[in-house]
Amino acid sequence: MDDVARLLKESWTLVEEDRERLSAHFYARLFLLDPELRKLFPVQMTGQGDRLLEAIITAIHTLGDPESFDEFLRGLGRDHRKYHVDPEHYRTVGVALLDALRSTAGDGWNLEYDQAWRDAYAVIAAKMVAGAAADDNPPFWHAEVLTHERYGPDTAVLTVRALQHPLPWRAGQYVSVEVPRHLPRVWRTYSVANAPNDDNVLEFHVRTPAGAGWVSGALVRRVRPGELLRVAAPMGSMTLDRESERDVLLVAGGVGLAPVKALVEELAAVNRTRWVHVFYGARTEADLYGLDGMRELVAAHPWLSVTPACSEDPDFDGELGDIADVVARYGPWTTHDCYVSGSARMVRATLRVLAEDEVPPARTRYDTFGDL
Ligand SMILES: NC(=O)C1=CN([C@@H]2O[C@H](COP(=O)(O)OP(=O)(O)OC[C@H]3O[C@@H](n4cnc5c(N)ncnc54)[C@H](O)[C@@H]3O)[C@@H](O)[C@H]2O)C=CC1
Repeated sequence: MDDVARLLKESWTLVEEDRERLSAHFYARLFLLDPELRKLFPVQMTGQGDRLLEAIITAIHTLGDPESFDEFLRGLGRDHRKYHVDPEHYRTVGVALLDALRSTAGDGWNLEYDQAWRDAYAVIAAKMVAGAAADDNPPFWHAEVLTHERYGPDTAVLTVRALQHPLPWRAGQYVSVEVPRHLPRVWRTYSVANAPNDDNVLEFHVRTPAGAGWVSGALVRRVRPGELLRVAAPMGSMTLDRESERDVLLVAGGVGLAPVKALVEELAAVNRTRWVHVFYGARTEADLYGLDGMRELVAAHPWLSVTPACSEDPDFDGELGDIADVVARYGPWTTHDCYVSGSARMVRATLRVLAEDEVPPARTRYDTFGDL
């Protein structure tokens, strides 16, 4: 797969500046090939192109790591059951994708690239179909909103109860969420902010400024207790290595706290011997919406510490600066299992710090949401 990976990355550079044209071409071709497919997508396609491209980029980036590549695509296949996608649709998507790549890349495209994308797409589709076929769960769960708390104008913490069946997620994973009442057929992913529990209750942390993020906007500003959401299959590999005896570093930026909190909750059930250090960054003190909750966990668990930091609040009585720099100041983290969650820039910066500390990549877990 090494050669294919090189060809994919090389050919991707021909189109990456032109993503809008690529996705416009892709969807135009897709709906021409099979007009019935249009019904599976939201009425308003704004933002939909980014979703497709993010998944492609993530797949390309994980090619060199067969285990993550496999897990990512099987998860994506399970997740796509919510769209009622069947194996035949994958063939049509492959044709539209190749066609869009060829016409967007223009003269730089060649037969080698074409073959590499065909081969890679065949593997991607086969893994997604296999992931979907192996899943006995429903394509999605209906989930009732139980609580909804606002933290300032942009942030909300909500809990929902998955109805029908148990929803089998692992701490650190994320799920797609739809708000059918306000935005039918538009799905966005959110990390689950609590560990699995017998009540089938999931917690989400959502932040979006006014006017941005449709699903997030609805989740922060419109959704009320009693409303029904839909939640699809859990995905992601930022899960706890329970076999490991190493100490743990968890780094969260903003609502990236969600999976970190879930991991701490899971550790609370099993851990006795590992020191666990949480670094939790936000722009201002007011943005540290989850700090009180984390301090409660610290009070209950002697192995846990939390270091909050603010990057744009000189008056904050604690660590100042970007969370990655704060983590660097407390290092080295060479002997730890490390988990990183936040914006792509924050994750990139933190991964650089850990690389400088020579933390082996296999001991660093994070989820690539596309643009790392
Ligand atoms: N599993 C995951 O990785 C999850 C990721 N997220 C992502 O986390 C982000 C959170 O956004 P907000 O709450 O608005 O927080 P934010 O984007 O305001 O982040 C604030 C924190 O990130 C740090 N940061 C920002 N840019 C940085 C840089 N270039 N270098 C180093 N540190 C940097 C700041 O120092 C601060 O600690 C969103 O992009 C969301 O998609 C959210 C949940 C889960």
